[in-house]
Amino acid sequence: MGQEVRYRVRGGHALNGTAFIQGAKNAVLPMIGAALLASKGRTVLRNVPVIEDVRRALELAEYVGARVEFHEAERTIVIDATTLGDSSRAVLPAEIASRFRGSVLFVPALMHRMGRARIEGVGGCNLGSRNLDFHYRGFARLGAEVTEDPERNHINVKAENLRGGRLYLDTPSHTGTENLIMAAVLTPGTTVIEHAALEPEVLDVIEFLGSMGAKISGGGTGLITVEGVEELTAVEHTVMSDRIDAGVFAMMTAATGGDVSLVGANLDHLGVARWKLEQMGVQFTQQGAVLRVRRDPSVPLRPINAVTSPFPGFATDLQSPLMALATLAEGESYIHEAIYDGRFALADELNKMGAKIEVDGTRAIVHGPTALRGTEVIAHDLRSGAAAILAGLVAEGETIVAPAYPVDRGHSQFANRLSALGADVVREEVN
Ligand SMILES: CC(=O)N[C@H]1[C@@H](OP(=O)(O)OP(=O)(O)OC[C@H]2O[C@@H](n3ccc(=O)[nH]c3=O)[C@H](O)[C@@H]2O)O[C@H](CO)[C@@H](O)[C@@H]1O
Ligand SMILES: C=C(OP(=O)(O)O)C(=O)O
Repeated sequence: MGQEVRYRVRGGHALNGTAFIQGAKNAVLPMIGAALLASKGRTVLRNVPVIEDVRRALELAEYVGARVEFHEAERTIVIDATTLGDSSRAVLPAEIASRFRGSVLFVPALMHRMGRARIEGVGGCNLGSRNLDFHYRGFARLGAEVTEDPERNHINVKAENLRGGRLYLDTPSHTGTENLIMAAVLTPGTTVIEHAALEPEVLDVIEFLGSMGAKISGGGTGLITVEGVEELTAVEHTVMSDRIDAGVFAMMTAATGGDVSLVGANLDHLGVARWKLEQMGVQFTQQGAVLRVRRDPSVPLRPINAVTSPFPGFATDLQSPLMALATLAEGESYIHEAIYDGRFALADELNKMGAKIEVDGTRAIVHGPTALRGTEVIAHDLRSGAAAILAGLVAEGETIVAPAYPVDRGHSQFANRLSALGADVVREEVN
């Protein structure tokens, strides 16, 4: 038997104090991919979250030929991509790439710097079907030859004679938008992307690419225009703060009836989640770069209806913690997961803790309030793991959330940051 790493939570402590919100996972991953486009200089990324997905991304960057340093204490990455070019290394190997979703964001750099890319696997949370057809179709419309090797389950992209084109997305895919922008920045001519994603991370990536020398306009409008340039130069950039990490800490504060200042959090980035949480009884006050979150423990949480949708809609990545929070609300909450067809694995775990959640396809009804009881629960994916920890913070007794890896993929120093707020959470190895 190998070692298992897990979170152990003892409930009953209100969160109070100051929490430091990490840099955004979903911004830094495309930026690591984008840094590989630079044929000159060394990229410096600051405010990098110390999470497993970043470690995997850096392993992948090294695998394809970049020199990387992760100064974890300084939360800073230095990437030298001047060494890229050996086309025999233009591979995203399954053993690294299938461990995180962001691996797909390396394809444009491989296309431009090595002329080809072989994708042996793309990972990420298991949330039902997660297609990549918009990415591959877009690369093909820019002139790449995209072929499938069905026996091995590989995708091969050959990128000769690329030229700008008109692209559209059936739905505003987050990484799809980033990937097509990155494919277009070094492609001769003009590329237009219709129905592009509006997520704040996409805008941060556009800002980063712009400072590298890319010509991109229309970020945040849904219609993005890219004028291809000949080369990009490495720059220094500070990664925006992680709105999902902020949302999770806000909901944990609400669940425990606490009062926490979230350093670096931006209320505007919560989109509709802000209004839903306010309707439930959560109070927010933005004080410059600090977001204060409070919930009066003497007033019961109110139930809520929420439908997940692209930004500024209710973020699907906050749906699991919302479900956990809704178990505490007085009455029936309704949640429709409209982005993914398999993102309700948490419901069974919460039901093991005494919750009453009925799931019908992509719709769930949460019958609250529940006095949750601690038990052993499975972290099926990153946010359901975080949500199970949230439930553990208010449950009677001890909650074990395992495995820890899905949570560690996306939340930095989770146990330490929660303990600093008064929670009893440890990340431990057991045989
Ligand atoms: C690394 C990263 O940034 N991950 C985020 C990103 O994932 P990701 O970029 O993978 O999510 P998308 O926005 O692409 O996916 C949304 C939906 O569109 C579908 N789709 C997407 C692309 C495609 O080519 N074809 C297709 O059908 C997917 O199956 C899914 O149902 O946005 C999601 C939605 O906000 C978040 O949950 C993830 O945290
Ligand atoms: C779904 C998520 O991530 P990924 O796309 O990296 O799997 C997430 O961050 O909740």
